[in-house]
Amino acid sequence: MEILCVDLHHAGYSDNKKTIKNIHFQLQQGELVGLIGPNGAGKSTIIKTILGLLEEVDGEINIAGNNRYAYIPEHPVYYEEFTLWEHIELAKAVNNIEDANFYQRAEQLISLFRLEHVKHHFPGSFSKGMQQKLMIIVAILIKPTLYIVDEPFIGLDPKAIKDFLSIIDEERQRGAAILMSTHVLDTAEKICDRFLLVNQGELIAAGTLDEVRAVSVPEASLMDCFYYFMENEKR
Ligand SMILES: Nc1ncnc2c1ncn2[C@@H]1O[C@H](COP(=O)(O)OP(=O)(O)OP(=O)(O)O)[C@@H](O)[C@H]1O
Repeated sequence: MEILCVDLHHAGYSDNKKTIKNIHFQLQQGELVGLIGPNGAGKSTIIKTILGLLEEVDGEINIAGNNRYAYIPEHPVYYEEFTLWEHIELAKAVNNIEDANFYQRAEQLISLFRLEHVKHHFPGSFSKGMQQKLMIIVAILIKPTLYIVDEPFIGLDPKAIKDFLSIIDEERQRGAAILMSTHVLDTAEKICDRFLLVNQGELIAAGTLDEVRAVSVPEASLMDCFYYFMENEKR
């Protein structure tokens, strides 16, 4: 089943500039797709467009099911005046979650990510990694159909990355689709089903690693395919 359909002719930050162009892709249930590209390529702009944050959009975005998606941003966003636990209560209220196990699941995730000691503290006093963990916990708790994850591998400690990846695996089995933007290509190569390579606002390649290799460097790593595209980019 298709979870996300992106059909964009163009989108941008002002009406005279098309920051991203001809972006067309779909995500199926259970798929993990890596959004890859150099700095300034347009990855965050694609994500912002999916999230409905850009005003200048020519095209359509469709999210299937109950339209419940979770965004895990690269730079944590939280309410200064709410504690970690209050963020969890807020997520439950805002998303009308009736699940009787909600708070039990919340406690388990807090314990998994080793945040018990700051459960009633304000996130402003957390490290960046701890704030990222809060974003992840809140996202997982709402059981979204679609995850949009912006650079999860910078800032989290190795155990948190491992735990995050195993939760992502469980979520895929539940049927969630995941779009993940990252520069950590060796990890992306291991975990993603498919890749979307963006450069200068356009999709320059899309598909499985083998499909990306077929239009770049046979048998190469994702990193080497990436270098190939950068060296052969339009100037
Ligand atoms: N708020 C903004 N207003 C105007 N232009 C912007 C804004 N944010 C980004 N841009 C421009 O849009 C283009 C794409 O940027 P974007 O942030 O999507 O890149 P990215 O692929 O996410 O890069 P990075 O890997 O560095 O995070 C860049 O040329 C950037 O200067």
